[in-house]
Amino acid sequence: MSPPDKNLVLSVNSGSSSLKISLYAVSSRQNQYPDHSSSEAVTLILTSSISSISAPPAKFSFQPIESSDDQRCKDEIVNSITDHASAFSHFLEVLRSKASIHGKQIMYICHRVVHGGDYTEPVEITQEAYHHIEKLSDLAPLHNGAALSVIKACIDVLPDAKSIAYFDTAFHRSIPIHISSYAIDPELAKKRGLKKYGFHGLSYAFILRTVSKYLSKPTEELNLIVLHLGSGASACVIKNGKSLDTSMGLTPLNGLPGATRSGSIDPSLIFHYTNKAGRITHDPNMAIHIGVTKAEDILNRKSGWKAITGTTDFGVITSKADLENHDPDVSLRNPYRLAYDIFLDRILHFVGSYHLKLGGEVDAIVFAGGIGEKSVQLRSMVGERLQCLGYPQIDAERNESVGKVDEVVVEISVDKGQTSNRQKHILVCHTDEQLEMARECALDPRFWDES
Ligand SMILES: Nc1ncnc2c1ncn2[C@@H]1O[C@H](COP(=O)(O)OP(=O)(O)O)[C@@H](O)[C@H]1O
Ligand SMILES: CC(=O)OP(=O)(O)O
Ligand SMILES: [Mg+2]
Repeated sequence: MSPPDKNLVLSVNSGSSSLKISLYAVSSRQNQYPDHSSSEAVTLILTSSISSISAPPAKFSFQPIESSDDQRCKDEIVNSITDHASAFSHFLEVLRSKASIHGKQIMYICHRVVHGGDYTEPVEITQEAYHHIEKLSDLAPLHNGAALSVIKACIDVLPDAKSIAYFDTAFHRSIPIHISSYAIDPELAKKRGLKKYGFHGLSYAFILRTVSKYLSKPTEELNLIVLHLGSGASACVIKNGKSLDTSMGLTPLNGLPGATRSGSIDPSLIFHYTNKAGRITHDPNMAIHIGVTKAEDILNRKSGWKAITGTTDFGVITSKADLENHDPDVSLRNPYRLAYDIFLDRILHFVGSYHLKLGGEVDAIVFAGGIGEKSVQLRSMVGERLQCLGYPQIDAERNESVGKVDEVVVEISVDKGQTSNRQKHILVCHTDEQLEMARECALDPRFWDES
């Protein structure tokens, strides 16, 4: 039997609560499309996701594009999944047994690595790159370690495939120094790399490219305010196709609150919360050694929606928030409503500020991420508040239709009729970090030397 064609790219996205995996066949390479314009560089073969990793039981889904029903599964509870490494190993087992994909067919494995520090280009995993990512784990305690545990598994179990790291931070390298700098001793900041890095960059890159196509406007002319609202949530303002500012900072803790994260707080708060704030704690469940302080552990893992309501699921929070009740004291009695109102308030904080940073010259506000793509109510309530800034109303029917139609971008605002070059739109974009990485990989000349 002749060896199978080696033209597959596996994309792995280690999020804080989930592992999302897609497998692609490379259909065109950089040397065939040197202008990077090909949108069909890869063809999707299957997707898989494991959600609720941080709030067990984890749920496993597996969806080959061309398959019979007995190969697919959706939200199957798998008790043996307790972290990203066991989630990936479960995926590989199912890949072998149900999709008859041979490991030797996989050429590259693209890994989403949240913190890249001063690495601004994708890198093939070598010992040096691995240690660079490992050293940054303390600055992304819910992410880098999880991604490394999957990278380790790939090196052990899929030795014929090369692993490449794609960094969330890379998209934000354009943020001007006065925005990325904190008002602290500049020498010390430089020496220790203490600055705003920003995250969710692969998602923002995908959204920028996709919205540019949707609005038929070149990326270099696009001004967007993007809300990536998932277990980790951030906002980003994109000016002329480049990140100008974003709400996360040195670590993914800053800015909007999330499933288990506090978001921005007064930095002094933690010393009033506990007198053990500076003590180092070790997470025995992590595959690699990560030492974070008690303060970071509390603010990253024991805060956010989980601390206020007991659940990390914003869908549950929304359904129990009693949103029809307009009594101003309702959040005093209902923790779900308190969580919901905190989120709405912090989102408005960033949208207002970013609108001003763009001088009102905004092409679109874009909702994305698990919450942004699924919460009809949150989009509608943010939309109502946007009207005072000249944004069009949200069309209730369009807003409801998101997720029911098979579109990557859905316009949820009412048509105003084109009156200027910069017509404001309100959009929902089904973001896809896995596709962003696979496409970049297929179009990268460094990885496809034909000689
Ligand atoms: N119907 C829903 N309404 C609002 N939020 C939802 C709904 N379903 C899921 N979510 C939220 O989406 C989150 C997952 O977002 P996602 O972006 O996929 O996660 P991650 O940050 O791990 O990549 C869940 O934690 C949950 O809070
Ligand atoms: C950066 C970050 O918080 O990512 P995620 O939302 O995927 O956990
Ligand atoms: Mg995510």
